[in-house]
Amino acid sequence: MSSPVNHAGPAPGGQLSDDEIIVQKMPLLLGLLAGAKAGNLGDIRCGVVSQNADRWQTSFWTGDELPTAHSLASEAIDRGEIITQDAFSAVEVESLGIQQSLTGGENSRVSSGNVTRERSSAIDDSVAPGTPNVALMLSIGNAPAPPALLRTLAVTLGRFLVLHRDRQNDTRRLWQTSTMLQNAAQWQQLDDDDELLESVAQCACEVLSCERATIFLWDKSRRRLIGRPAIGIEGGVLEVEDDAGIVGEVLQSGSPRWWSAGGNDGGRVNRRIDQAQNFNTHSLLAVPMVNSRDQIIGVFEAINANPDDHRSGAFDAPDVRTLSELALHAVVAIDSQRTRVNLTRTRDRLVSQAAESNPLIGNHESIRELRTNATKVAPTDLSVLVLGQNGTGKEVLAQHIHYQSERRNGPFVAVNCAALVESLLESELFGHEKGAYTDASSARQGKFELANGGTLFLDEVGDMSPGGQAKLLRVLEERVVVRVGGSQPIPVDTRVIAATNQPLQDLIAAKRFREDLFFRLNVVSLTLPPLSSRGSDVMLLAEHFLDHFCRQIGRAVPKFDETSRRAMIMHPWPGNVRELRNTIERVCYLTTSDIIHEEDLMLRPIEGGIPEFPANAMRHTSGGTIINLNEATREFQIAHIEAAIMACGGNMTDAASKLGLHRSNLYRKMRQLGMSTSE
Ligand SMILES: Nc1ncnc2c1ncn2[C@@H]1O[C@H](COP(=O)(O)OP(=O)(O)OP(=O)(O)O)[C@@H](O)[C@H]1O
Repeated sequence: MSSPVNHAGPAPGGQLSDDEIIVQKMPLLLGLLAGAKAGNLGDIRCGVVSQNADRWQTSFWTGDELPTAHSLASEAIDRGEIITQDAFSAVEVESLGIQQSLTGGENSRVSSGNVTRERSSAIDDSVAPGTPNVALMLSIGNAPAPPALLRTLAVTLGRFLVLHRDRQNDTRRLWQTSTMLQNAAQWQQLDDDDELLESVAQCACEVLSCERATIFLWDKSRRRLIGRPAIGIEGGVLEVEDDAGIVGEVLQSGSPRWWSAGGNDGGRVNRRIDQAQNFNTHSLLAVPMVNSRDQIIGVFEAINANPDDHRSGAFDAPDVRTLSELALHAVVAIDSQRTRVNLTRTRDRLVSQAAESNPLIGNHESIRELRTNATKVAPTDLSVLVLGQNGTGKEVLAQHIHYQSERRNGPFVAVNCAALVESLLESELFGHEKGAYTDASSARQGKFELANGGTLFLDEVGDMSPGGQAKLLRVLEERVVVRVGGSQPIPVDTRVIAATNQPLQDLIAAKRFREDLFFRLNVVSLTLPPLSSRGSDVMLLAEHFLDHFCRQIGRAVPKFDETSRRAMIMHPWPGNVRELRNTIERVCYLTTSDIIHEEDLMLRPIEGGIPEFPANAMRHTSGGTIINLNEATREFQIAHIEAAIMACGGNMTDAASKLGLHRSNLYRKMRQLGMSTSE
């Protein structure tokens, strides 16, 4: 019959060993015995011997030690009865209390949860490694002690040991559980596979006090188990067949298995792995890893129980319970890490798609400069004011900034301030509480809250009411919103990019726009030039929209002929890029030919005929400030040459002749102006 399971482990708070308990309690018991006999200890000879990992040792002795004590103890334990020899009677130290502790206590507590509770029956003592055997021998007055007295003493000592071991187990269990929980909380933060599995394995080594631990995840289709961390394995991948060795047994049976050296079942251990790792496995414990759908996803293996912390020098039943619990935590961490990684990938894909779906197209110097400035301003949280006529792409630029910033994974929310009356605008931006209005039947978040962690694009900010302006200023300064009808400040982390096509300075002078709000919004200002001043960008955008709409409706992409190119280059585009987009959309739907002619564009006639040079070129300014005459002349020349080249369908000889230049002089002029001549 086996002795109680004892699990010392790296004792949290320094605990006594069984031997120390025996040495502490035996004099007390013998004193009581001597008192009961009204005699002295002189005629009492008593000893306690124990067997640990096949070695017998004397734990306690009083009087002359019996030379055959170890063999007597061995016989008493093997036969499970009192043995008498050379004036001594000997019995195994085990009691009803000890047995209850072993079966009722340990096995039923081996694991928790539906899956493993059912499997705990698989932990049978025949497989369990040996636990220390303890025997008591007693001689009184040079004669074997009476059986009843011997038994009483053995049971009492047994109870002391059980109490001590239970307390020790409880303390250790508490420490193990809190260590596992602390680790499991950190696993939720880890996104790297290897880092997670390494941390889980390290935790197993810590709570079980063993040398190594490996998580074998099951590649069902290839019928392989992939072990990680693969310490010492060349190439860093440890792969075994899914039915090989003890790990394979666990996978196939769905039950824990343990093993220690010394038996005749050494073949169960895969020595090839030991050889590859230059390692020697002397004890091993493996438990199944079962997910919430009751599917086995792998095997968790712990190797080489630390003999200083494991009384038997091998893993025991509480270790099975501990590793099974750790396996549950590990499965949850692995599952949630996989879900997180998948979600992150999906989110990144969607964000990239969103960023690519509305690109800021343009090669004109002004657009390139805007792109550079947007890249500089994107990583900061500075407020940006985007200026430009209607349809020039202010929202596109705001999105471009958002998708280049750290907030790219957060929302981009756009509000057109001109489209809403004052009362609605406030509710739209800041939200409202239930009952704030007659028809406010429930509370509602405003755009500031919805854009939390992202960017709020306030279009037509110049049209905001004075009340709205005051509230907006407060939110920008205090970073909290108060819903209409509410009093609770709600913190928001929202970047604001505002836009307007109105001259805000004039509105300030007319007291229609708050100056303090202007300064708050205008930390950085970016100006989009009218489309008519962007030279060949007109065609770049036209080709982009043509391609886009043709794809959308599934028709072959037609080509612009020279007349349509010229018309588009010369058109003043008062509605800017939006007008161009609408024009091309209409062409895609209404024409069927492979070639698009000028009349297909159905452009509105330009008052006063086709201008000699792009409209608004003289107004083209950098960042809203008037540039000097030389620079303005240079910009005009560039735009004019680009327009001529585009109008001639790229034919440089024609363009030069239209411009009154020789072809080679045109090239020279372009180089002087810093224009590309490569095409
Ligand atoms: N540089 C660009 N590249 C690609 N598309 C653009 C560009 N600029 C504008 N667009 C397109 O033109 C249309 C109008 O752009 P957007 O709404 O950004 O202009 P806006 O200046 O904000 O207009 P409004 O002042 O009227 O609100 C949109 O369909 C947008 O996709």
